[in-house]
Amino acid sequence: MDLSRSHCSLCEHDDEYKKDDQSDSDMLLTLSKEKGWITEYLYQYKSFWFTPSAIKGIKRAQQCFKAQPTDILLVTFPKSGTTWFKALIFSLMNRDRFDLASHHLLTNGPHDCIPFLEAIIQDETSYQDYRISCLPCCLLATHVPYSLLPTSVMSSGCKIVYVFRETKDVLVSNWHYMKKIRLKELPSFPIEDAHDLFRKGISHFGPFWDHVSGYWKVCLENPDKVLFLTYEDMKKDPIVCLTKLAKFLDKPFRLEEEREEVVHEIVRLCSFENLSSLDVNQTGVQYFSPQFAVENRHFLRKGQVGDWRNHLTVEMA
Ligand SMILES: Nc1ncnc2c1ncn2[C@@H]1O[C@H](COP(=O)(O)OS(=O)(=O)O)[C@@H](OP(=O)(O)O)[C@H]1O
Repeated sequence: MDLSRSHCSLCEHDDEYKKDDQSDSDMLLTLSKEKGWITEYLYQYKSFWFTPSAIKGIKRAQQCFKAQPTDILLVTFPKSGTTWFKALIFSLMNRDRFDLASHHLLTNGPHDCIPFLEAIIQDETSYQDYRISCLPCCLLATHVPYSLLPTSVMSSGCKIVYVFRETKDVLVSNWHYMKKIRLKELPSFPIEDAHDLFRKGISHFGPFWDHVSGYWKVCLENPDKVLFLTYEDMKKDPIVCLTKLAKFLDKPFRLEEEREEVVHEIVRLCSFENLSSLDVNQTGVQYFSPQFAVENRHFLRKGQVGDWRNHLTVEMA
C-alpha cells in the first residue's frame, strides 16, 4: 500500500484534500492533547481521541468514501472483538465461494480479509481493487465513532454491525496490546495509567461510552440497518448469534446448510483456538500502512471473558 500518494481521483475534492493534507500538522497544534498509549500524544478531534494518522484517515474517509447500499460495515471500539467478527463475517458472506477445508482464512489473517476503511481509503488503487474483488458486496471495518462516519454510510442504507464488549475487558485488552506496540522511547505504561486515561475517556477512539451510545441510538432508530451484538453473547451462544447475524445480513442459513452443519464449521474455523493455531496468525504481519505494521499474533492474546479480574483491583473495576 503506497500511502505516500496524496492524489485521490475517487474524490471530487482533490484540491481541497491536498490543502487538508498540508494543513494537517497546523491543525494538530489547535487540538487538545493528552498522554498517548502508543505514541507520545492522543489528540481530541470533534470530542473523540485519536492519533494523528487516525484523524487523517477519518478526514479522508469523510471526503472520499461513497458507501453503496450493499456494503457491510463492521464497527467496533478497539479491542472489542474486531478480529473475531472480521473472520466470522468474512466466512459467513463468502461461504459459497470457499471450501471450508481450503479456506482463505487458513492462510490469511482476518485483517487481510476485511480491511479497515480508514486505512484502505488512503490508497486509491488498493481501495478500488478491494471494492472490485469483493463484489457484489463490499465488507469493511472501522473504529470511527458514529458522529464522524462519512455521511454516505447512513444515506446509502448500507448495513452496520456494531460489536460491544464488556468495558473492563476492553480496557485490559487495549493495555496489553498497546504495551506491545508502544514506542520504545516512551516511559513504561502501568495498568494504573491506562485505567486513569480510559476512565477519563482518553484512549484510541474514546471516550468508550460515547462511542457505544452513538451507535446504540442509531440502532434503536434503524434496527433493520444497524445490528448490535456483544462479544460475550457470541462466546456464550455462537450458533444463535451467527444465525442472527446471517439473517440480518440477508444471508440466512439454508436448510441443507443447517443439515450439513455449516454454521458449526464457521464457528470452529473462527474460534480463538483455531485462529491462534494458524501459522499466518503466529508469524504473519499486518501492514495498516507502510509505516505501521503489527504482528498478527498481537490480535489474538487470550480471547476470554472476564480477564480484567486478573489485572484490575476491585477499586479500579
Ligand atoms: N477468534 C477470537 N475469539 C475470541 N476472541 C478473540 C478472537 N480473536 C481475537 N480475539 C480477542 O479480541 C481482542 C482483540 O480485539 P480486536 O480484534 O477488536 O482488536 S483490534 O481493535 O482489531 O486491534 C483480544 O482480546 P484479549 O485476549 O482479551 O486481549 C483477542 O484475544
